[in-house]
Amino acid sequence: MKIIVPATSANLGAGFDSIGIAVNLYLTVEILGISNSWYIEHDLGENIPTDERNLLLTTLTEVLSVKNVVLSEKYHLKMTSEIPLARGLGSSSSVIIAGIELANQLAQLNLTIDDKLELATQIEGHPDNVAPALLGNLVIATTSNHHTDAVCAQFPASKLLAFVPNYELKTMDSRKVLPEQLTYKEAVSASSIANVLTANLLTGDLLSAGKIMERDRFHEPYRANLVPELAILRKIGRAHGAYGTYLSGAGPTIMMLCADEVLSVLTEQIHQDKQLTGQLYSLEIDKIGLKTEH
Ligand SMILES: Nc1ncnc2c1ncn2[C@@H]1O[C@H](COP(=O)(O)OP(=O)(O)OP(=O)(O)O)[C@@H](O)[C@H]1O
Ligand SMILES: N[C@@H](CCO)C(=O)O
Repeated sequence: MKIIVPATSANLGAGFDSIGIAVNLYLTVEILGISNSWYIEHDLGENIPTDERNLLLTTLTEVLSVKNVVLSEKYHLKMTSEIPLARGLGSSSSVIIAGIELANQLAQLNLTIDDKLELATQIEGHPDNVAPALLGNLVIATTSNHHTDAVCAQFPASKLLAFVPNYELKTMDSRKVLPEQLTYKEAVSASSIANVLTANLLTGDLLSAGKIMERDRFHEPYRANLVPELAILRKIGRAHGAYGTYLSGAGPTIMMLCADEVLSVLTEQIHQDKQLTGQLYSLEIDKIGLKTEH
């Protein structure tokens, strides 16, 4: 059995902690067989555990404990991932979704999509990465009182350019620079920007969505110093016809949305800029989300 989960890009500027998209880089977890102890074969580096300490298995354990189930066997697994770690492309959420599905399959829990979403949001803390990783496409979601409401919709036709800087930024560290509070006036203004962004996305108006996503007041102004590449890429995007540019998740990846016609000029401009060191990915929206193959 194989579990396949897409990467995700959260926030889209003003949609902080509630809007995300699934993109076509994948985490794959394969069950190779029963084993004396849990073992995850992978080549993701020394910092990623191969035993029960791995996020995949801590998630599995948490789900089994919530459901009051004990597995009689342990397994040898193989994990491969195209998703850069701690870069703002939802690597941790992809593992959480895979861990929930692994528990679901191994313990035959018959979890519904809603069950998986509740569990994932409880584990991750916010729904903007886990919801699109599970459902695919564009998801707008909110969690309160242990319940998540999620709306899945078609993302407007667009090319995506993800610039992934050569350094990690842990979500935990990137959240430390955010303010404890906003004034009532600031909160109303920031949320009205997010509302218009959502309306533009749902009506397929990427030209307007791209402009307003750059006016976020919730997180990008505070994180801009951590990721100097955001200002550089936004300038390139504006000069060469991108719809909009935003900090993907907690960063440091920067996502640019653009039409097919300007993709090559934007790619060329980014490659030519000596201040930018990192990888550039040309991505598509994943429309499916979590997949399980038997
Ligand atoms: N395949 C994996 N197996 C086990 N743990 C992983 C795996 N991928 C990511 N992680 C864990 O998740 C951490 C990264 O999570 P973090 O939330 O900081 O970034 P992200 O999920 O890549 O980005 P963002 O949440 O901003 O989109 C890694 O340092 C590692 O501990
Ligand atoms: N919305 C989250 C995504 C990263 O987990 C953040 O920006 O901190």
